[in-house]
Amino acid sequence: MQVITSTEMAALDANCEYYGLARMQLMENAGASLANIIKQKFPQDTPVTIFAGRGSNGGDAFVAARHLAGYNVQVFLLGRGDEIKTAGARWNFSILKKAGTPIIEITDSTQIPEPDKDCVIIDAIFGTGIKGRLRPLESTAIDRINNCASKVVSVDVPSGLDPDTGDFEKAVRSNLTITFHKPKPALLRQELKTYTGELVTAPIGIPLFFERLIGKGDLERLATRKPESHKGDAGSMLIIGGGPYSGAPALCAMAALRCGVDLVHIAAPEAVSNIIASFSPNLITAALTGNHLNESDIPLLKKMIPTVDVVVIGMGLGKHPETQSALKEIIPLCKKAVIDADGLYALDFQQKNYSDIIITPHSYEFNRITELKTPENLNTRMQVVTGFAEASNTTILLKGKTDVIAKGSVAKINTTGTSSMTVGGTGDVLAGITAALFTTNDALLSACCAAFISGRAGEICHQKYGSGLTATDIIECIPEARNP
Ligand SMILES: NC(=O)C1=CN([C@@H]2O[C@H](COP(=O)(O)OP(=O)(O)OC[C@H]3O[C@@H](n4cnc5c(N)ncnc54)[C@H](O)[C@@H]3O)[C@@H](O)[C@H]2O)[C@@H](O)CC1
Ligand SMILES: [K+]
Repeated sequence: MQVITSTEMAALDANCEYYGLARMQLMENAGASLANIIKQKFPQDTPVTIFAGRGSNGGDAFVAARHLAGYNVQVFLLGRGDEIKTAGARWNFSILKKAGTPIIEITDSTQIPEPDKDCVIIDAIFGTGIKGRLRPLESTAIDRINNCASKVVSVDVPSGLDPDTGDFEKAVRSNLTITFHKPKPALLRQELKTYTGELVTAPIGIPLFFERLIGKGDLERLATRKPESHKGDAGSMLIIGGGPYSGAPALCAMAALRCGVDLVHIAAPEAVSNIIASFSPNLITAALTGNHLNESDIPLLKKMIPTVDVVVIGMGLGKHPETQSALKEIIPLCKKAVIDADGLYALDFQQKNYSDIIITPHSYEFNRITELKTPENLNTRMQVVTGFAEASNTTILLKGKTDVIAKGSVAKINTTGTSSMTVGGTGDVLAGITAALFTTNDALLSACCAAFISGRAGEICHQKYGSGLTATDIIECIPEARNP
């Protein structure tokens, strides 16, 4: 059975909102499911006592109270109504008040009642939003629930239990836990069965496709810059590129800087390094030898690679045999790398000593390096890409009208972007964004968010420039695209 962590659930929730499925709709579905299951299990003459916290877990129970028409429902809110934290819970609480549902707001542990032993208790104190040590009010409420003989139904998670790790200081012992969308990891732990009781998973109307679709919720998971940061804390990277082409590494570097990375070095053949430096004073270049990367550059690169978080390899390097053979030695030296364009042909997928690599091919490159064929059909394409990601132990960002991103058995898709982005240089921009994010985030999240940001920046530019947009315009729109 698949599980979903609280972080993944929070991201999915934000993505649902971004794609138009409002939190309020999800809460309504959660509360209605809860009420329906209670109706199936308990006759109408069973009194229902709700212990609600001030988050959305409580909000689910307020909705359920409304759907339990005909039942005698009593609500105990731990705290005051004006302290309710989330808009959905506040909204549904105010409806209950107007509907005349008996509600008692509890501000002191001594006011927590002894529940009637014949009632069913709905435990909605907290779900996935639990943090830190229990406060006295909530702690006493958990004791009170555990010390009475009533049947207990927990909303989403038995209150007190960390939904991911299963750790707890004190938790509600439930007869039935109704969890939403998918079970949270701790709920499947056999040793916690005395807390979860019977487990029912209730769908709340989230399309499974939304689990694959990258959105605002993924961006919210990205590491953020701390106020006390020092130079380099927000990431440093090295681009090994240029040779036949000089613009490509510069675009990659400028995109990374606009994405918030602290330091970008470019190691480029001597013939083009000055040209690259002349594009912007923000670029730090190191001159390699000759016209194209070759084996005599390896000693310098061996010194530079360990000093950065991520190395980007490929853009503008060309396919000279000397370059390709130098790359075969350089790539395994990188602890984290983004490989694009000409760098892709130096990869040996039989070799397992690459540590953390994101590759960013388009379908032609993917077909050539994998000797597979990229299927037209999205589902089959996802299967092919995940199959290869698993076998090669790499993270793949397959560029296209719909991007497919895969690591291990997980496949995600990105639908941002416009047809005007077929203009030259957009791939270099995407590689720069990917590397910048990868300096402080894991490979899958970086690749997913980079695809989203790059496509969204393209959409913003398209509104301004139509089909005349350029790769440099996209770079300028990165900050706006990062905050959809
Ligand atoms: N994420 C989603 O997509 C959905 C979530 N829903 C519900 O929303 C819940 C999550 O809601 P929230 O994020 O608002 O969080 P919760 O309602 O789980 O808990 C947050 C509340 O508990 C308090 N709290 C946290 N730790 C505490 C501690 N140690 N001692 C005392 N009080 C503490 C907080 O101050 C806050 O008032 C889920 O478990 C689920 O029941 C549903 O409405 C359906 C959709
Ligand atoms: K709960």
